[in-house]
Amino acid sequence: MSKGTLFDKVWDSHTVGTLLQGQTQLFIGLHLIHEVTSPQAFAMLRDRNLKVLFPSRTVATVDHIVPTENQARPFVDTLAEEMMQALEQNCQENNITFYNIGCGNQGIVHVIAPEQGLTQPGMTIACGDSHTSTHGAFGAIAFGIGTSQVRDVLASQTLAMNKLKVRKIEVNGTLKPGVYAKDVILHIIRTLGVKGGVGYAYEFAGSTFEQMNMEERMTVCNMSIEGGARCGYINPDQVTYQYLKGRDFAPKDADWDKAVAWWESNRSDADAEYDDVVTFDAGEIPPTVTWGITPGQGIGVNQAVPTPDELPAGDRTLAQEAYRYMDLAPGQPIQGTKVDVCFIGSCTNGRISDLREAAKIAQGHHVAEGIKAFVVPGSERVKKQAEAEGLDKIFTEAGFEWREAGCSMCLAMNSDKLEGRQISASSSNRNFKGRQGSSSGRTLLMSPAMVAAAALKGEVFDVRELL
Ligand SMILES: CC(C)[C@H](C(=O)O)[C@@H](O)C(=O)O
Ligand code: SF4
Repeated sequence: MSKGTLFDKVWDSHTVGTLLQGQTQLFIGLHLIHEVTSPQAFAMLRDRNLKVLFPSRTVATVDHIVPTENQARPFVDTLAEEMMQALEQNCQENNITFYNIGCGNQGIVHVIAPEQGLTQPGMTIACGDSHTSTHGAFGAIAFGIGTSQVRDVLASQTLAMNKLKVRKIEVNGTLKPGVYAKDVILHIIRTLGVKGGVGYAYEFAGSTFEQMNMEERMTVCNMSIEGGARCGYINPDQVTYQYLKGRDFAPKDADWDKAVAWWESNRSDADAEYDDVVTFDAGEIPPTVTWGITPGQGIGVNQAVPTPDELPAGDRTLAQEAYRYMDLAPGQPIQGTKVDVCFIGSCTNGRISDLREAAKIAQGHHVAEGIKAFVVPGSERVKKQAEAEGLDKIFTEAGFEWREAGCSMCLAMNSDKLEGRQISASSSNRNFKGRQGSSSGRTLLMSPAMVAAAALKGEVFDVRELL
C-alpha cells in the first residue's frame, strides 16, 4: 500500500475523472438531505427534467424546523409546514427513504446516519449542511455542500471538488476530569483560529482521540468546519468497528470481515506525508467557554475575557465588536457571567453520552431560579434510549424541560428562540450574532456538562467543582 493519508486514499478511490477546469469529479457514496437545503435542488432538477440518479444513495430526515413541543400536523408555523410538505413530496416522488417524525429514526441528520450505521469508514458523504464534517469521525470524507451541489449529487451522484491539503492535529494524553471532547475542539479552534483550516481537511490523531468513544469523536469532527476546515476525520479503529457492528445498515456476516479489512486499508499510513502537523497536550486543555461571537473566541472557564493587547493584532477589531455585542468587558472573568437560558442538544452534543454527562451533573440538584433550561435529544432513538435509562426523569426533576428531537435552539428555525438580549449557555456549535433566534441574543458555547452546571448555578460555573 502506498504511503498516504486516509484522505488521499478515499479521495483517489472515489475519483471518477478530472473536469475541464481541473476539479476532481468525486463519487459520493452517501447523500443526506434535510428540509432546508433540498427543496430548491429538487426544483432545479425538475426544471431540467432530470431524475435522481441513485435514489437509494440518498437518505432524508427533517430536523431544523421541527417543533420540539407540539409536533401535531399541520405545524403551527406555516413556513415550517410548507418545508415539511415539500420534503415529503420530493422523497415520495423520487423514491427516497425519509425518516419522518414519529418513525423512530427521525432526528438531526448528523445524529441519525451514524446511529443507523449508514455512516461508514472509507466513504464519501455529502449533505447540504456545513456540519456534515461530523461523519468524518468514522474515517469517512464528509463535506457540507451548497444547494446547487445538492442538485449535482441528486442528478449525478458526483461533485466537482478541488482536493484539500491535510493537516494532522495530534492530541496526546488523557483529558482531566471535567474536560470533554467539546473542550478539545473549542481549544483547537481557539488556538488555530476559525480560518486556520481553510483549504484543509483536518486529520485528528493521537492517543486522546484513540481513547474517545464514537460520540466524542463526532463532537470533535462536527466542529472542524468552525475551524475553517472543509472536513475532519479520525482513522477508523476497533472503537469504530465495535460501534458499527450490528447496526441496521452495517455489513453482516461474511461481508463484515471483508468490510473491516477494507476499512483498515483506508487508514493513514504511519509514514504518510502531511501538509502540516500541529500537536497539543490533552492535560493542558481546560473546560472551555466562548466569550465572543465566533467559536474561536474561547477561554478556559477560569480565565478572563482577553484584553486587546493579549490578542494578536489581527484579532482585535473582532474582539472589540464582541465586547460590545456580548456586553462583556476585557479582563472580566467569564466565570460568574449570568445566563438566562441553558440549552443541551444539537448535532455537536445531543447524543446519548452527552445527555448522560449532563444528567450526572444535574442529578439531585435543581435549576436556579429564573433560568429556562431544556434538553433536546438529537434523535428519536437518543430520546428513547435516554428515557429507558431514566435520564428524562433526572432532568425534569432537576427543573429542565424534556423535548422532542430536532435542531431546536441551535439555529432557532423553529419556536425555540432566545428573546431580546438573553444569554444562553449552549452545547451547540455556533455563537454568531443572532444565531439563537433573537437578533440581539447572546450565546456562550460549552460542553453539555458545563451547560448543566450553568443551569444549576444561573451563571457560568466550573463544572469541575460539581464532579
Ligand atoms: C440550515 C443549514 C444550511 C445550516 C448549515 O449548513 O450549517 C445549519 O445547519 C446551521 O447549523 O447553520
Ligand atoms: S443542530 Fe445546529 S449545527 Fe447541527 S444541523 Fe442543526 S442547526 Fe445545524
